[in-house]
Amino acid sequence: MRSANLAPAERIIVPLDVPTVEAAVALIDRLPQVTFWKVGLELFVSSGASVLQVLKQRHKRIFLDLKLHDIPNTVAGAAAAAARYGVDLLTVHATNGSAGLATAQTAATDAATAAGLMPPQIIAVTVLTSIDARTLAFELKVPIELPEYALNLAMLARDSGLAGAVCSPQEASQLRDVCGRDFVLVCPGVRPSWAIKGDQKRVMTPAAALAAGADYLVIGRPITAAADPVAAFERICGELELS
Ligand SMILES: O=C(O)c1cc(=O)[nH]c(=O)n1[C@@H]1O[C@H](COP(=O)(O)O)[C@@H](O)[C@H]1O
Repeated sequence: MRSANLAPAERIIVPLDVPTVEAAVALIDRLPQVTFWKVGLELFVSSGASVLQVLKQRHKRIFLDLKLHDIPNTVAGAAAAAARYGVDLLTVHATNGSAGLATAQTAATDAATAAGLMPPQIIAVTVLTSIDARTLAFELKVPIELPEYALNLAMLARDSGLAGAVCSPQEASQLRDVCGRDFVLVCPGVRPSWAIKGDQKRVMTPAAALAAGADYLVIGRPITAAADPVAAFERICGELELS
């Protein structure tokens, strides 16, 4: 999934962080300009896979954000099941370790191939964008600096055969330099200057995130919670086109 030739609008992934399929469909239909949607834990746990069919019927790209984290056998089974839905991107936690990461990729590729589908690109979540340096050090007791820890996790993902990583845009430039041009970097923690941060801690503006090396920006509430989501999406696209 090389992103070099994508228009700014195609680099924005909008999360369907809503409680029902009905709410998801309303959002999808309100924002026909959005080409790439994310289905995450809230919607998948509440409503299962039916929304994936809705997105396929509308020819949208799908990021299934399940953040799998378990023993290798369990992660591999879940990754295979996810691959059979024909999604484009799938998340696992980098902290699964190399055995879990490699097994997930192999299981997903085998399952998709057997079903005649394109395998998903599996990307590893490094350090959640809601975690700050203080939390990492004092609650999670990780004894190295946050950027170095995120980089190590991304390198683990790359060396385990994964396609890319999820990281804060604040780490994107370093990950891009070390992991190379073809390593897919998906960045949440993106906030236009006019939006509130909410629970996100390590943020950057959309233009700064792309300049830092992100391939895709996950932007939720600044669009979906805006009074006018269409205007908010177009405002962000406009800012990216000017940058
Ligand atoms: O994997 C993700 O997508 C993810 C990783 C991360 O570190 N931080 C993060 O916010 N996300 C997701 O990105 C989206 C961000 O949404 P907003 O904060 O509303 O823009 C949510 O759906 C999160 O689940």
